[in-house]
Amino acid sequence: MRIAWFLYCLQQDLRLSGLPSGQGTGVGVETHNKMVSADLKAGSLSIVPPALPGMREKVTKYTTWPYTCHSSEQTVSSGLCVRINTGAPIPPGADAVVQVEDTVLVEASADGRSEIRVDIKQMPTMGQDIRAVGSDISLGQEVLRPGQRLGPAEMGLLATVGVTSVQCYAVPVVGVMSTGNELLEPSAPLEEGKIRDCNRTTLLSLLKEYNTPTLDLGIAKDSPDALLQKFQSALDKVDVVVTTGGVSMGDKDYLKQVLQVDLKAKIFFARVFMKPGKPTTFATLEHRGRRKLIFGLPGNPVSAIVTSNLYVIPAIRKMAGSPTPERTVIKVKVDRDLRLDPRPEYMRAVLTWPSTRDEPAGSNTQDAHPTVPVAHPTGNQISSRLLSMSAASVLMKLPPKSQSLTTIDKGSLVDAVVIGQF
Ligand SMILES: Nc1nc2c(c(=O)[nH]1)N[C@H]1C(S)=C(S)[C@@H](COP(=O)(O)OP(=O)(O)OC[C@H]3O[C@@H](n4cnc5c(N)ncnc54)[C@H](O)[C@@H]3O)O[C@H]1N2
Ligand code: MOO
Repeated sequence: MRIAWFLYCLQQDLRLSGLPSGQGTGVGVETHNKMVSADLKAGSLSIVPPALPGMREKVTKYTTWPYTCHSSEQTVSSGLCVRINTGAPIPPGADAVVQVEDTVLVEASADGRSEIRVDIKQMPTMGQDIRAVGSDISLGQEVLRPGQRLGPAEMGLLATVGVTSVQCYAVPVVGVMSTGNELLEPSAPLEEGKIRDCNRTTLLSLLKEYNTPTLDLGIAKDSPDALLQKFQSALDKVDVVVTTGGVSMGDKDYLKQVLQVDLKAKIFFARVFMKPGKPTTFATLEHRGRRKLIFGLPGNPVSAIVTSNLYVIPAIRKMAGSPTPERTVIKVKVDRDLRLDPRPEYMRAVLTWPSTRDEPAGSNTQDAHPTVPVAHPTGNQISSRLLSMSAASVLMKLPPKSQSLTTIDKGSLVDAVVIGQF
């Protein structure tokens, strides 16, 4: 499904009964009349004072001295003012709003419940604190573009213009499967030669962060039959399958065989020049007339989460209609000398921002980029060590080692893919 139409605001009246509304609790006054201006300069215009008991909701009219208060409602004219609340329609005739704290009570009724005269401390300007109809959304203005993500502000805009249903792209359903005879459920006691499956938990959590509907496909044993059976039971229910493990060179790595031979999938790539993530595999297959995407990710926990961030999440964003599915890349400054790997490396790092207090203006700093975030690698970067992903908010993109480049020097700027919150 696609957003097939532009959504335009068709109503002129987007605020209370189509009247301009006041900004700030105050009084509506007329300022274009010469007499009022003169009176204002003399500091004797009567207006509404702040916080009289029982007055908050009441709309009353006042005159400038020596006029007396009008008890009946009428158009605001020279020398009159009316108490209004923030957002209330501007009374007919009024052309400025004065905040109550900019007024002084001069005279009140004997019981103290009615204001009779107030002074305005400062001459108001024409249109002061009045928001005209259309100042938030003008007639015919586009409030939502096709492909725009429906975040909190966009949902609020739709509510503002009274739209409660829009056509959207369908978000793909993603099935997550672990593979390996050595894997135990996270709740199981450890056994010799076994480890607990953490990849499913990690990837299901990651997908949840991106509001993706998921299906937990469990653990498949290292056998072609077990793998095939898992796929067959999943393909009716999901648009994308993400597996981890069984894609490298081991004698029990059956995933590619099952994909190609049994499921007639087309494998687009099965090795990538990167660290971690070398055996990453991507394939598509037709199932009951629908195209399914298969990501066969490496089993090492860090490799699985890094490749999910770099391949799976952008693919899902693209399928969900994002016009900018790619990950955000920023510049970061490395906090130490970094030795390069023969493969391009995605190094996990935590960011900090240099405080301007550390470097007062005019200090004799050597730093050419004092405001760029500093990246601190998360310790040992072996691909089994999930702790190196914990708290990491970026993946630094380091180039492969070459004859001319073997290290990145401390203080250098490198690109970093944003994967988490700061
Ligand atoms: N001869 C070669 N061997 C390997 C190569 C290679 O190019 N030639 N590549 C290495 C690289 S790089 C990686 S990464 C791994 C990936 O191998 P697989 O994707 O086949 O993954 P497995 O062998 O099944 O598992 C690797 C490792 O991760 C553990 N694992 C697997 N699944 C989970 C899980 N769900 N939760 C926690 N841990 C898991 C598994 O026990 C292994 O220790 O291959 C290298 N070998
Ligand atoms: O590429 Mo593997 O993912 O180094 O660990």
